[in-house]
Amino acid sequence: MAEWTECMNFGITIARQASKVILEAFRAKKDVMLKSSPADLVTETDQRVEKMLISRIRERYPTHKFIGEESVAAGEKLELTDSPTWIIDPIDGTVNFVHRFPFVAISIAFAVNKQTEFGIVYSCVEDKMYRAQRGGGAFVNDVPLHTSGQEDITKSLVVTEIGAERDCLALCTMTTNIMNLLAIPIQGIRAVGTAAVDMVLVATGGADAYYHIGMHCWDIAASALIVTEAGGVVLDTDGSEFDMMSRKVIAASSMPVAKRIAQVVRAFPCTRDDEDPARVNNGGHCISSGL
Ligand SMILES: Nc1ncnc2c1ncn2[C@@H]1O[C@H](CO)[C@@H](O)[C@H]1OP(=O)(O)O
Ligand SMILES: [Mg+2]
Ligand SMILES: [Mg+2]
Repeated sequence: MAEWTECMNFGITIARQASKVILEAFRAKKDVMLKSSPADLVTETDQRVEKMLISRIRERYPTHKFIGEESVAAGEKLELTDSPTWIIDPIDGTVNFVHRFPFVAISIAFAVNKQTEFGIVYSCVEDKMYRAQRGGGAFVNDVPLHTSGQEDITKSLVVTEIGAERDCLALCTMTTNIMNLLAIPIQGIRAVGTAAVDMVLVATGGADAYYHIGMHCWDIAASALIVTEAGGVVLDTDGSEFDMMSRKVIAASSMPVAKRIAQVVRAFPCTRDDEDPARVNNGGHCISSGL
């Protein structure tokens, strides 16, 4: 475990460097391109930041492998092997970034033998550096993180996302899930617009749970470790073991809250991240210039 500390520190350094590029572009006009749906956006900054992160890591660790959101969008194979692999989302919250809604993150996870060894989530506008190393606890700006420990769903604040899907089945499932949770009743529903930040909020105790269907491994691999290292639990939405490739996740302060959410939340069909060559899209075509 400790052998990967140097890699984690390097990841933190380059995440801070990459955030300068994001923050410079944040206020500027952006050319927005579409990926899988009218709400799945990408900008030149997403692509530039991913290239920058990967080239810096490759220079230093030439044998390491990568799963990067924008590389996969451009046609690269998404494959998690036993080799040391960096799983990268250069901008988590691209819709926020495009609209200047001030929550965007860089998410970097590092897996060896398919096990996440460390996770880094840098919420750039807030300047909050979240990190966890397997077995070493979770921190934000070097302050230890602990979940709320809440076990009662009726006292819980739950975070989710509407996501990028706009077909009837997905929309119906997502809104029914929200209604079923509100009817329990829970104390509230929130959405920040970045899966990585949503999830680390559970690690801080600011939210008691998070669930989401449709996101990808690069959105949640880092924050899943941060939640578990902060004392929380991470499951699939059906209550089974968490699988970063399944595109379904519940993160919670405690097992009773996670299991209660699993009882009411239904998933719409999503092809696994590691088994869908057809999911590879066009890498983005230009739809607008502005915002
Ligand atoms: N197809 C999809 N469905 C749901 N969420 C998705 C998604 N693709 C990406 N996300 C992620 O979910 C959150 C918004 O719903 C963001 O973190 C977004 O990541 P992104 O900004 O890196 O694309
Ligand atoms: Mg993302
Ligand atoms: Mg992204």
